[in-house]
Amino acid sequence: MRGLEKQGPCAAATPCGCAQPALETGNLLTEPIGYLESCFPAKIGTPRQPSICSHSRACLKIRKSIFNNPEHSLMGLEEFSHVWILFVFHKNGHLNYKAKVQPPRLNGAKIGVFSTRSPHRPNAIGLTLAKLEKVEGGAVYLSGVDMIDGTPVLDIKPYIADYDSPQNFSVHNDHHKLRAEAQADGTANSCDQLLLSGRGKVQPRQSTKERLKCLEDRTSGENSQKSRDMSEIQHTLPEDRERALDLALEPSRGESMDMPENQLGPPELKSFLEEGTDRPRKVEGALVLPGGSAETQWDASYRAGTADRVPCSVVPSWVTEAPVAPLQVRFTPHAEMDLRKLNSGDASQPSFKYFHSAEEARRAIEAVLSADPRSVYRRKLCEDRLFFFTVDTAHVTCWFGDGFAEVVRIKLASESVQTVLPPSPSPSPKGREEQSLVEEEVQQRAGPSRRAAPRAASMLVKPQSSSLATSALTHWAISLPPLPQGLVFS
Ligand SMILES: C[S@@+](CC[C@H](N)C(=O)[O-])C[C@H]1O[C@@H](n2cnc3c(N)ncnc32)[C@H](O)[C@@H]1O
Repeated sequence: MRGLEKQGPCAAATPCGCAQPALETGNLLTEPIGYLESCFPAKIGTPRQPSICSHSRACLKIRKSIFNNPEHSLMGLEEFSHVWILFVFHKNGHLNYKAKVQPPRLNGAKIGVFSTRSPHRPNAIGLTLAKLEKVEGGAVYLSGVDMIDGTPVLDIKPYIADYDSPQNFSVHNDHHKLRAEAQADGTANSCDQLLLSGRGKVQPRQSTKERLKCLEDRTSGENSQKSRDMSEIQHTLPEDRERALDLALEPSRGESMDMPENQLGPPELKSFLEEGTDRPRKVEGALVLPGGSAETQWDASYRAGTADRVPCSVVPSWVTEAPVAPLQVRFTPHAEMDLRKLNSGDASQPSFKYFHSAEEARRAIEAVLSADPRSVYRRKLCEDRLFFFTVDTAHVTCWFGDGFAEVVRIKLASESVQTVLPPSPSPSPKGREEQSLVEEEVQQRAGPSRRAAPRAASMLVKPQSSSLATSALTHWAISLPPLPQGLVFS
């Protein structure tokens, strides 16, 4: 990691003159969660990417200085088949880095460092996707690693193909949308599980019901049985896998497992690093065989050519079948008008900074709201509150009902800062006016029961800085009287 003395202009200094690590400036002082015990004692011979040698093994014990009960921090991880490991290239030897590097695969030609997986980079952080063999107490056992023994590990995150693999994005989003539609038109049933499992293909230009039926037909039998499994298997096309391998840096063919005896830990670890797990492990269809084979039944069918799509990774069902359903998103006519105005092209009305069109902005707002951005707290205890967030230059006001989110206002972020900032000592006339307009509209749409005196409508939880307004998504809520549940608006 870069020396702290090289921090950016915002870094504060302690009285002793040292730069003070500050999260907000990105000067993170890291503390390894553990030090990897790996079958590779040195850099030489260590594969350049984890995919190169599936039998390379390692073990990471979470340090007690990080968590008193390390096993608690690993709870649930065993349900994933793969994990991302973030680590420090601690044996780089120097902290120098260059803008252009020569990856072995280019055989001497130079290319920008950020186009490569070179260990020599401004922050010497590595990222490896490893197979999770088992979790035992406060330790994780991995295979398919490209890290050397003693590597300081900064973090572990589960690999979720739906989030981490672009070829899954559109399928995931289509499923998400279909599920919201099905929820709305009451057709959500067991097919839903299949949709969520990522196994079906979305049929374009069909009604929701037809698509769901089609998926159900196509994935009946064996797959329906599998959908009841605890976890979901995520697929990758063989050619994608090939391409992924091809894009990696030059593979090291010297996958020597030789290492001095003293480099190894206790006998159990030694046998794991040398041979693999000593008992069968079933991770939702990925069977790790005893006696050293890290091969899964899916790997076997892939190699035997019996699978047209290769199931590569496994996640627990709560990831794909989350109890929180996607929401239907709608815009009031007023919000539609706001959106059009925002991108009117009128010189006095600045349009978007990041979005290319009002349609893109609309889709982004829909996507954000469909995934229900509220915290659990807000979802459970502040159902009756207006919800605000800012994306690009659009400051969005909405409310949530049973299975839907409705956008009631979209304002220019800079304007909305004015209109919704905490009224201290008193709101600007414009702010007051805007606030009561929104309340009024929501009240009208929610019906007479809501017309009782608005509750603390001006209580804002969080103000917003103008810089955040244009670069990040921010949200907060104001109190309003409870909204009737299950309302359907035209
Ligand atoms: C090309 S890097 C890729 C690492 C990771 N998959 C990534 O993309 O960030 C892999 C190489 O880094 C080297 N390496 C592994 N662990 C290291 C460590 N702790 N310090 C320095 N170099 C290391 C090994 O030579 C290995 O072949």
